[in-house]
Parts: sequence; structure tokens; C-alpha cells
Amino acid sequence: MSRHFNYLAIGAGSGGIASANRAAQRGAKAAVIEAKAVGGTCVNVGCVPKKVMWYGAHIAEALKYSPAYGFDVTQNQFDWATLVKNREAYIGRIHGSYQRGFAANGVTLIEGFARFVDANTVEVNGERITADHITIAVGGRPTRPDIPGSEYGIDSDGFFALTEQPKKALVVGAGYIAVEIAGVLHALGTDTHLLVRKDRPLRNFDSDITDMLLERLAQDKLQLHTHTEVSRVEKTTAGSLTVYCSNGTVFSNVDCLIWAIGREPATDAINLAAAGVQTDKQGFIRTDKYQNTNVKGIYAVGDITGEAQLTPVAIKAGRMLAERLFNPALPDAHMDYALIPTVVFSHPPIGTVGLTEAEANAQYGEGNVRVYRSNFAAMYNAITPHRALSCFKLVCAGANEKVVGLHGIGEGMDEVLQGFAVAMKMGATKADFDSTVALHPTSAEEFVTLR
Ligand SMILES: Cc1cc2nc3c(=O)[nH]c(=O)nc-3n(C[C@H](O)[C@H](O)[C@H](O)COP(=O)(O)OP(=O)(O)OC[C@H]3O[C@@H](n4cnc5c(N)ncnc54)[C@H](O)[C@@H]3O)c2cc1C
Ligand SMILES: NC(=O)c1ccc[n+]([C@@H]2O[C@H](COP(=O)([O-])OP(=O)(O)OC[C@H]3O[C@@H](n4cnc5c(N)ncnc54)[C@H](O)[C@@H]3O)[C@@H](O)[C@H]2O)c1
Repeated sequence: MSRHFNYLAIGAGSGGIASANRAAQRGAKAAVIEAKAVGGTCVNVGCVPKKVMWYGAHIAEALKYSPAYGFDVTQNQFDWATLVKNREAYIGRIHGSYQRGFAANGVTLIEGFARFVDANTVEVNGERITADHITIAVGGRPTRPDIPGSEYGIDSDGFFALTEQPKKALVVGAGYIAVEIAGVLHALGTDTHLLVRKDRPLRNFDSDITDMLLERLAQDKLQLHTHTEVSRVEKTTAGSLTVYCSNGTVFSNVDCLIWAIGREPATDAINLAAAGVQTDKQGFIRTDKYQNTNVKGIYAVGDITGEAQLTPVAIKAGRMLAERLFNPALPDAHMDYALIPTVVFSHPPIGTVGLTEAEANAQYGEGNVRVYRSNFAAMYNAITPHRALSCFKLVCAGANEKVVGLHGIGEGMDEVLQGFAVAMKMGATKADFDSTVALHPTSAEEFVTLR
């Protein structure tokens, strides 16, 4: 058996789905191959379940603030299983909407694991499928450390598979996933420890923002262990874990150890050699700005390219590629990787777009950079005994003070960021920000009233 398509995406995650749908909308006979669940990392073990858990944590925080707002709430218990059940039902509904989208657009979904046979052919479940254009959108998987006992830990996929709330959790890592998972567990009542190898998590973020993150973590009593690297893990006969660190720290009675130390590309098993597609040393498929690989007719989008590993980036790169291939009106369509906004769903969330202060100083020279910053107490918790500070910051460059970086940590920052990212994409200056009337009372107004 064999089938032929104009466009074939390997992997039905953010990038593969978006590109196949757009290709079909532009008249191509399109298909997408998926080995696991439709929606990929984002929908099944990433953004979506993470954000649901974050909302759960948000409600726990609101309950903490509720007495100051006059509520006399008796909280009997938090049922992890209920949250997980409702989260998974929601994900099930998203699967359904993807299936309906494929049907409406005429995209064929092929279930199975794809391997290249040659540059135009892949094999799935014994069937050979050929295509004029093939996009590799296979994403990545969590990395595990190569230390004794690492198998006793779980990763972010395992976190979303937990059916019971851990009592004592160690989260290892300093990136987005570590900060987000540790924050959720802590807010929901798990005895949570975040272990980082250096002096702080999110070290490539603007240091004023991470300073405030450290302050908020300390205020919330999330136990951060800096300069702490796990060297060995043992399992006791009772089933709990003992975690040994190279600085001598030992954690005992741990019932959940979570590795959040990065993600690696899933290119090793798809027989890239048969197609002649090259990877870098880590296995990422580097592309040009049009998502072209080194082989004509084979493209790569999303996490597998090693570019900003975010769902909207995979989606946009996929859609732009499909436009370029199948829309004669857009022969130059490509993803613009400049000024990508991103949010870390910490507590409170962090939002960032553009250059950090340090990056701006390096790029423009210190004398050409001006920074505006506000540390303020948001009204939401200012009336409670849990008064806490937010930090919003603008990094401006040049004589006209073009806004080249915008960073914030504070309640609502996740929703605040998008509109400001539009302004920056349009080249807004500090004067443009100042000429905009503030929205009061909000946290966002800080950005247009900075002195
Ligand atoms: C815990 C976590 C939280 C995250 N939170 C956010 C967030 O809040 N915001 C955000 O923007 N991003 C977030 N991300 C990142 C986001 O999920 C990824 O950037 C995005 O999913 C990448 O999309 P993709 O299409 O490149 O790959 P994926 O979504 O990983 O999809 C790849 C698909 O390919 C399939 N596949 C692999 N090999 C084959 C094969 N040989 N044959 C067939 N199918 C195959 C896989 O099963 C998978 O379904 C998060 C990631 C994680 C892990
Ligand atoms: N909110 C979001 O948009 C969001 C959320 C989650 C993930 N993501 C995406 O997924 C990507 C992967 O996230 P991530 O957090 O897994 O990776 P990451 O690359 O952001 O962070 C991994 C961290 O682990 C540390 N580390 C590496 N090896 C270690 C070891 N042996 N011991 C201790 N620490 C170690 C690294 O120093 C690094 O700080 C992110 O870069 C991001 O693009 C986005």
C-alpha cells in the first residue's frame, strides 16, 4: 500500500498541525503523521495541562487572600485527582476539536511512528507514503541526567501522569519547567524544594526580574536550594527516595523527584540518514529562515529546530512555511524570530520580550541605554497580610529611547505582555508609551507612567 500527498508533516504537535491545516486551506493534499496523541507536547504534556495546574494553584492563592477580602471559607481538602480528571477531560475535548479541524480542512491524520525511507518517502505501520514536501515537526522529550539512580525520578511527562499529590517533592532544574512545576506544587501544598546548580533559576532573564522572583519565592517560603547539584539517588526499602548532592546536602523521605533539566530533540529514531538530513551535535535540525533543511523539499519547524521552543513559534513557522509553499501571493513568507514575547507561569508570572538590560548594554553600549523600573505593590494583595511587590521594567536604547526590552514579574503580567509586544514590534519609543493614557487601576499602567 502507498499514498502520495503534496504536503506531509511528521508529528501532529503545534507545528505539524498548524502547517498541515494551512497547506490544506491553500489547496494542497495534506497529511500529518502522529505516533502518540494529537496536539503533541503542548496539548498533552506541556502548555495546556501546565496552565490548568497553574490555575489550580492560583485558586489556592486566592483562598489564602480570601479572609482579607471578608470571606470566611472553610477549606476541607484539596483533591488532586479531581483536578487531574477535569484537566484530562478538557484535553480530550481539544483532541476532538483537532479532529474536526482536520476533517473541515481535508487533512489526513495517519496514526503511527514515521521513519524516512528516502528524501520523498516515509514508512508508517509498514505503509510507504510519498510527498512533494515533507516537514519534520517531531519535537523533543525531557532530558535525564546520567547519574546513579536517576531512573527513580520522573520528568515533566511523569508530573502530568501523577494521580496523587506528592507530599515531599524535589524539582531539579533552573528553567521554565522547573520554576513552573515547583510553583504549582508549592501553592497546592506539597513540601516543595527547587534545586538549582548556580545562584538562581532563570539566569538568562533580566536580573531585576529574577531578583524579584527570588524575593517572592522567599516570601512564599518555597524552599530554593542554590549551588546544589544532585549526584546520586537511592530508593529505601520503604519506597521513599534519598537524594544526595555534590555539596553534601542530603534530602530524605522524598516521595517525588522531578527532573526539569532541559529537553532533547526526537530525531534519533526517524532514520534521517536515509533522507540525508543533517543535524547539529545535539540532534537539532538547523534550518534557514524559510525552515529549509539541507535537503530540498524537506523542512523542519518547532522545537526540533532548536529555536525558541514555544508553541506559538512552532505554529507561526509552520503556517508561514505552508503559505510560502502553497500560496503564490506569499512566495517570501517566513517566520520572524525577532522580539518573541514569552511568559513563565511562576507565582506571580514573569513576562519578557526583547533585550535584558545586560544584553542592551552589550549591544548598544551602556551610555546609550536607559532603564526605567518600578517596584510596586499590586492592589490585589496589597490589602491582605500577604502584601508583595511586583517589578516592571523598560529597557530603552538610542537618542529616541526606542523600547528594546520590556520585562515584568507580577500579578497579571502574563496577560499584560501581549499588547506591549505589538507596540515594540511596531518600533515604539518611550515617548510613545508616555503618550498613551493609562488604564487605572491596573498593574499595566506602570508601563506608561515610568519615570
Ligand atoms: C511542561 C511544558 C510546558 C510548556 N509550556 C509552554 C507554554 O506555556 N507556552 C509555550 O508557548 N510553550 C510551552 N511549552 C513548549 C511547547 O510545548 C513546545 O514548544 C511545542 O509543543 C513545540 O511544538 P512542536 O510541534 O515543535 O513539537 P511537539 O508539540 O513536541 O510535537 C511533536 C509531535 O511529534 C510526534 N512524533 C515524534 N516523532 C514522531 C514520528 N517519528 N512519527 C510520528 N510522530 C512523531 C510526537 O509524538 C509529538 O506529538 C511547554 C513545554 C513543556 C514540556
Ligand atoms: N511558559 C512557557 O512558555 C514554557 C514553559 C515550559 C517550557 N517551555 C519551553 O520548553 C523549553 C524547555 O524547558 P526546560 O525548563 O526543560 O529547559 P531549559 O533549557 O529552559 O532549562 C533547563 C535548566 O536545567 C538546568 N540543568 C541542566 N542540566 C542540569 C543538571 N544536570 N542538574 C541541574 N540542572 C540542570 C540548566 O542549567 C537550565 O537552567 C524551554 O526552553 C521553553 O522554551 C516554555
